[in-house]
Amino acid sequence: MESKHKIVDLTKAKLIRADWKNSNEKVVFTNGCFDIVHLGHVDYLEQARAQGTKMILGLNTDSSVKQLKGEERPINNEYARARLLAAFEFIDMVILFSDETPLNLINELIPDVLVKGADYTIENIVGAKEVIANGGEVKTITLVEGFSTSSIIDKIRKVGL
Ligand SMILES: Nc1ncnc2c1ncn2[C@@H]1O[C@H](COP(=O)(O)OP(=O)(O)OP(=O)(O)O)[C@@H](O)[C@H]1O
Ligand SMILES: O=P(O)(O)O[C@@H]1O[C@H]([C@H](O)CO)[C@@H](O)[C@H](O)[C@@H]1O
Repeated sequence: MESKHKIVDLTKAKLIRADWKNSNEKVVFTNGCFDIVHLGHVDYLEQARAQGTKMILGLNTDSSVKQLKGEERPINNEYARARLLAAFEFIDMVILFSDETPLNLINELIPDVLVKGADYTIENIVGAKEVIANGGEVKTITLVEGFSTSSIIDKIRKVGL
């Protein structure tokens, strides 16, 4: 499927989620800012997708990223970030959310598996309680050391590009 068609609004996302439920898909959900995508993101997203049969990516809007990462961010706007992530064949759906956290989105979509990188603990993953209460699982993926969007930005600043 062309990447742009994987970027959906909540109404469409709920219809697709219901369809996946009827066809017994195991739906993984993960979320993030994914401003400058790097090896750590790819490694973690591939492993997250392997926890189920479909994967939904909740992507912070530009305004949400600004709240979380500061006024200078994101470097890449939300449409560019969404298209890039949707281009990964192992991502089945991308949905933008403007809240500070994906809690409302997770409550609407109730995934079977909620995944974050191991920079989070199960206790501090937003939506963990709700997913577990609905019989789902919450997992963290080991980080690839030395990779972060912030460190990439710092490197670029250091070399003065
Ligand atoms: N090095 C890494 N290895 C594996 N997963 C990662 C790594 N860095 C971030 N992640 C995961 O990717 C998701 C998106 O994180 P995010 O977009 O904040 O990446 P980041 O590189 O940490 O960005 P920033 O430096 O701006 O905070 C999160 O679930 C996070 O756990
Ligand atoms: O890319 P990030 O900063 O890892 O993504 C954030 O993750 C937060 C996390 O899910 C909290 O448990 C989330 O609240 C925030 O909206 C970003 O997606």
